Amino acid sequence: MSDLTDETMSSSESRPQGEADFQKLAEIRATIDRLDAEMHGCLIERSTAISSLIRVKGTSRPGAAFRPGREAEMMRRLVDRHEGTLPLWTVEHIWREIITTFTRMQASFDVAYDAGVNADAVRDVARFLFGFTVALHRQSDALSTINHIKESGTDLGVVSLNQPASAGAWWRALGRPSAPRIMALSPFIRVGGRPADHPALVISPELSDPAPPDFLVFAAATIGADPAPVILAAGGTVLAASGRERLVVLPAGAPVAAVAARAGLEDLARVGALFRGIALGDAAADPVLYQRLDEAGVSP
Ligand SMILES: O=C(O)C(=O)C[C@]1(C(=O)O)C=C[C@@H](O)C=C1
Repeated sequence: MSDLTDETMSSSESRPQGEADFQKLAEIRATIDRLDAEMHGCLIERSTAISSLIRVKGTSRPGAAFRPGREAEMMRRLVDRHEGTLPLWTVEHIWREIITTFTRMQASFDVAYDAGVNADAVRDVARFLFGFTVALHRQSDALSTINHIKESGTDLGVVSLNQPASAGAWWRALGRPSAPRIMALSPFIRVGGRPADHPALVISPELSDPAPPDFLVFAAATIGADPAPVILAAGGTVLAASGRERLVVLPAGAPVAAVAARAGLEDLARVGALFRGIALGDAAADPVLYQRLDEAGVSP
């Protein structure tokens, strides 16, 4: 056993450690322990702040604590301040876990996910965004996921943007009075090599979010020609299509009725809202939905 270990050890590992090395190692570990204690202390302090926030925010309805606008702003600041060799997505995931935990401390919820296609990838997205303590409910497709959210009245859902033709215009089930809505796009940060990069939408019961969104999302039906060029010219994009049906994103504040008339769209129904994500480096990303930043200071 010891022979094997000797053979597989690298030269630096096999180098006999002198008193100075032990000393240095002990100092580095003391630094790590200090930093861990500081981080833990900060989390405890953060939970005290959340207890005060609950009193001020008065969040009593389950699932009502989400503020996707605030989360988008926090993610932007996280990208801005990041540097060094620590992968950006590790920091993002740690923060997602923190934010979810603190959201659930305010008002409890579970997460349903659409396992119709790419089940493992969509589950990964759910775990990346909401962590490992939240209960996940596997659903057979997008519509069942939406139905689960509606029936629970509290739960969130993750639905893949890569749907088979058989899924049809699943988004028509959103946005009716008391029906769930689109609240976020995943991944929020597009960067090459990241985990949980399957394109998906986060769906939730109606939220109270005072922050004005960057985009409004509509279900719409085409009357004639392809509406995409007019939608693009208006600063929007088409997220999904099925027959005549489209899932359309328009900038908040766009003259919706006029754009719809020019694009040849009818039966418009608002089905959600989105905040603009961030794309880094040469990661492929829709330039409407993602703001491209250079990677200065960011080492994914
Ligand atoms: O800022 C809030 O309103 C919060 O509820 C706090 C918090 C957080 O933990 O930072 C939690 C949930 C929201 O989605 C956004 C942020």
